[in-house]
Amino acid sequence: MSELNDHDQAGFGLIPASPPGFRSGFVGIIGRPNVGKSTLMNYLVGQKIAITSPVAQTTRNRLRGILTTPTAQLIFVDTPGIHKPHHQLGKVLVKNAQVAIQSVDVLLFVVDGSVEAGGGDRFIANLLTHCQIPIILGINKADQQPGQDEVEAPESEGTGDADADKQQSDVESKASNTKNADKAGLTPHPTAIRKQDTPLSPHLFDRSYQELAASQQWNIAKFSALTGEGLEALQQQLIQHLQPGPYYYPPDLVTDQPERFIMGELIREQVLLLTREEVPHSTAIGIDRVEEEPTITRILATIYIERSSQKGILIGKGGEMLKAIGSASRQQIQKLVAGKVYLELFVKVQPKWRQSSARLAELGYRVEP
Ligand SMILES: Nc1nc2c(ncn2[C@@H]2O[C@H](COP(=O)(O)OP(=O)(O)OP(=O)(O)O)[C@@H](O)[C@H]2O)c(=O)[nH]1
Repeated sequence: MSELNDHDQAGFGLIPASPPGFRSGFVGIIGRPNVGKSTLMNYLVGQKIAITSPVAQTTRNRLRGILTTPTAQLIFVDTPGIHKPHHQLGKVLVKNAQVAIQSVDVLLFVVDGSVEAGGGDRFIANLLTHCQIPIILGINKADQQPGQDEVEAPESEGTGDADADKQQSDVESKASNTKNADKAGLTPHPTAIRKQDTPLSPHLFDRSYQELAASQQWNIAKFSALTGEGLEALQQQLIQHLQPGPYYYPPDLVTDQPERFIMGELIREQVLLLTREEVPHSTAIGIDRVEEEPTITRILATIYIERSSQKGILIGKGGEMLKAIGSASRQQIQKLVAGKVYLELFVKVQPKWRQSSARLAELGYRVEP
């Protein structure tokens, strides 16, 4: 699949030749908002590159996460959750997701296994009806299915030694999962604690997804992007759908995104997590300056909002909210740059930025051709 552009190929000289039998390709991750697409990609690549939050439509840009194993390279293309567009930004999100569908080797359609299949899932299933590429229906949040505790074998059974074995296995699994991040000298994502990759029990809700998959003859995978259960099997399933191919990216790279973009996203994540509901969707972050000094990275960034009434919420009483956003963002960015960070945040009102395609592009939201 020809997914590389001139920019990607600029680093081609650094990419080693792939060993015999090596497989590679692009995996599109698609699904309703909030089903856990970004959490899944972060876990698979072993590094927090996509922001996640309980607020739907957190992901705005197409984002690539790269997982390189000894036998394969998978390039995950995270897409914004598909929903009915309400304004210009919504249209950009849906359009980008549709483009992603057309340019990957295999599609992973992620659904939320803690609830039954709904209208949103069927809307996406319909979009995929005439899709020519292989599709896997990924049932996520297996850890959160109601009654899961009763279905699974109790973990406390067995001897102390068995528990010790499990802990050892957890440690080993975690180590293998974070290998990519370690190679890149980056701190692994905090949720990168993998449980034993035991087969997951079927659940009542799974039937609604089985019906959805059967009608389109899709394969199913069940997992938890939060605990890592089932992800080893998912990885293998995805690799089986890839063709023999080269390294598209250097083996130690975990994302194609520039560091500045991820810095902005880490700040936006804290705005989503810490402010009231009316602010998040009208927020964009501009990274104005990054100065790397020997012992510290100094960053100046601006939070753009649409209405002046939102400014008060973002700044908070006596500047407390902005301080909290700054402090939490700084801690996240420190993990990204693996060093000390000084972060200065400004808030600016930029009316109707979501309606303007030009302004969206300026703020880094790519409108795919
Ligand atoms: N219990 C549980 N929660 C999960 C799991 N995966 C994701 N979540 C939670 O679900 C919420 C949404 O996760 P995201 O990864 O942001 O979802 P998304 O599909 O990327 O969302 P959009 O960007 O809106 O499309 C977050 O609060 C996650 O912590 C899982 O396997 N189990």
